Amino acid sequence: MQNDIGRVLLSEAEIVAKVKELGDKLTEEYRGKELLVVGILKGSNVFMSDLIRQINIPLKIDFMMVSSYGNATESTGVVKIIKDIEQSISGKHLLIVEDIIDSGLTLKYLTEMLETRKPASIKLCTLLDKPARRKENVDVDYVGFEMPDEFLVGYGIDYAEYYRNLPYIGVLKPEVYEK
Ligand SMILES: O=P(O)(O)OC[C@H]1O[C@H](OP(=O)(O)OP(=O)(O)O)[C@H](O)[C@@H]1O
Ligand code: HPA
Repeated sequence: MQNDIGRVLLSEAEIVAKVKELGDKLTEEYRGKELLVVGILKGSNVFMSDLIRQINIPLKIDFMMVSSYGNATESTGVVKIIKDIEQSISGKHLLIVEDIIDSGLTLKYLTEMLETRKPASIKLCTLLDKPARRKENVDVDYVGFEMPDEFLVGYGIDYAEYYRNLPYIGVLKPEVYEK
């Protein structure tokens, strides 16, 4: 697995420091509010579990599972909801946690859908953002790192479902896609 990585873009230490910084900001933002942190599976799983342990106030968590990439490196543009939130979000402050925002199609679709359920607020937090790839405009409130237009893997982010367990973010060697 490590041999498939062409370059490391973010080291494990850089990610740990950024997650702590984001957690500190979120602690202040949501102090005294009823916070529901919603992870978008599967990619956000690793980031979300580290992030919530850096948010030092009472909170609840839930998950949604959506898919728009399948095994491809380009979004299919069709967002499928595979698992929904299991509780009412009415009156709650929602923090949606993503591993990566690319075209913006996933979050645009999700936020519009969740707004109809009347939460008190919806904010977005992503570890990685690729603004150069945006097709839909989405307001992202908390961004860990802005990244170049390259296909990234690691720290929850996959290629064909592999590489999610790498502790850093990297790009694959070109020959991996040709396999
Ligand atoms: O901004 P977009 O172009 O919509 O891309 C972002 C989405 O793509 C990835 O999910 P994916 O559909 O690959 O599923 P996964 O989380 O299970 O890997 C990622 O976790 C985001 O949810
Ligand atoms: O760069 C990426 N890598 C993996 N999955 C993704 N989904 C959106 N962008 C990416």
